[in-house]
Amino acid sequence: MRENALWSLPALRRLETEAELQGLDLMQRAARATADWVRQRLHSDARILVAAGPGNNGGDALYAALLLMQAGYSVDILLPQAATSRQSQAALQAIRQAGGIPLQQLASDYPTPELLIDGLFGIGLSRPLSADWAAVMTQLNALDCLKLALDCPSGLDPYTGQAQQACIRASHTLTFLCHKPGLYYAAGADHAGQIELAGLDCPQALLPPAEGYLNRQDASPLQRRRDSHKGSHGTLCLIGGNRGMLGAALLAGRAALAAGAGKVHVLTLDGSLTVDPLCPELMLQYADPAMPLPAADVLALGPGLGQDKPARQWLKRVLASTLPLVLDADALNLLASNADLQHTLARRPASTILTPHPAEAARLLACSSADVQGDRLSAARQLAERFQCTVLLKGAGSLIVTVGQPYLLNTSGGPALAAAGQGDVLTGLIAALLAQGMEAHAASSLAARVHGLAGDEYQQQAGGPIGLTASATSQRCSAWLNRLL
Ligand SMILES: NC(=O)C1=CN([C@@H]2O[C@H](COP(=O)(O)OP(=O)(O)OC[C@H]3O[C@@H](n4cnc5c(N)ncnc54)[C@H](OP(=O)(O)O)[C@@H]3O)[C@@H](O)[C@H]2O)[C@@H](O)CC1
Ligand SMILES: [K+]
Repeated sequence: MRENALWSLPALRRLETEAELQGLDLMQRAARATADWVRQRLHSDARILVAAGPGNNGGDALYAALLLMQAGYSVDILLPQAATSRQSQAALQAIRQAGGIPLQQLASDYPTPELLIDGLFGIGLSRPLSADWAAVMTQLNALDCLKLALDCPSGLDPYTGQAQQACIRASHTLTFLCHKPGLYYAAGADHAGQIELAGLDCPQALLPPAEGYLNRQDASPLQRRRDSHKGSHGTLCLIGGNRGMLGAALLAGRAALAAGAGKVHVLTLDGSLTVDPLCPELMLQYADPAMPLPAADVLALGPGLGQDKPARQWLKRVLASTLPLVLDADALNLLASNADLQHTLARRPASTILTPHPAEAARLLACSSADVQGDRLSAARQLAERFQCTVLLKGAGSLIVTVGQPYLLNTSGGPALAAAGQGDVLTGLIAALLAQGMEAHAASSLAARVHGLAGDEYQQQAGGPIGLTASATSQRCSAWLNRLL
């Protein structure tokens, strides 16, 4: 658990102060971890450029530079601005004593090194960068080499994932003490590269409580007794598939079967199909708003739902039910424009899961998608609070938030899943896991994880993210569920 913990920034700062009071030199440890990282990858005559900023992120980089010089590497140090923190000034002095002469700027024909170590700014970046700093970062980004960011890529807010206009685009990030969520989402997803944690052997007693974790939910709650039958694995009723969007409901239904739901009813507002020839196990029916609901353990509403009158009637009906419920797509859009139904949702006695993408979250919060992406965690928390439910905020670094539980940050998945119908698959997966008895937070987390793993696996096998269809994703999800049992 420790290695997956996510601490808030104030908690991290308190730890820093406490460690200093106790005489733990975390900067030296960060420098050693950096030097070890380099030694494991680069031969000792490699040329390395270490870019150090004025604060303690720069101090980490300077001490690492010293260790690498001592290990025989050819090290250039770029220090665009004088060191201001006490520890980085001490590091600079040690470098000078060892014969190192920092450069204030790089010549325009500076030869490309094998590695850039980015120690310009870490968690202390507190305001917009000047044009001079932006020019430095642009020059560093243009170097065609490995780029290791210390703690976080400089120019990135490691908590919100917002990048300043100039931001280091790292191939790798070695982050210290704990993971930071902004490395995984928004601009962080494209700037942090491969992320590794250096925990710095901080004593257990100093560690703050986690406010969240990287999502590592396994499938053990789905283990089956040999003496079981389809009725043991839950019945799901999925409603959607309006005219022109029938496929969305089918995709969700097929995914639910692939994720192990015992029986799946698919009620479509289109009604023109009575069987899915490619998946005859699904029980299809016209979603007449006047019909009684089939007996079910879980409801899901949204894939291909549309926003017409019958769609609204169904939203009202499912909100009034006492069954666990997943709401996606147009169910969320309808909810966004109806204060009464929002009120009903907040008072539901059973658990509800909302699975918005940033634009749907923005409609529910009456703000812009950019606002949601500007602080994803805060947006997901607001939704969970307001509607007293579980929220799965989709997008790179999906977040799973339930009031009163540590949030989970999903680290699997990537652009292979940015394709039509993948949201419908995710809805089907979550609903199937609920139907098999998992609680809302765990079901959402497991579904997000296996969906992401399916996307990663495809990308690796195909050599790139293009071409994974939603239809082809469900079987990969089954395989991952079985592996994680
Ligand atoms: N947490 C821990 O326990 C550990 C932390 N460690 C390391 O310390 C790092 C945090 O160090 P930090 O607090 O000194 O912040 P950092 O990122 O170096 O930046 C601050 C400097 O930048 C300046 N500055 C800010 N914005 C600016 C701007 N836009 N443009 C220009 N200047 C700007 C700011 O100036 P000021 O605001 O004071 O004027 C100050 O000089 C952390 O990321 C990790 O690497 C490790 O040693 C292990 C233990
Ligand atoms: K950095």
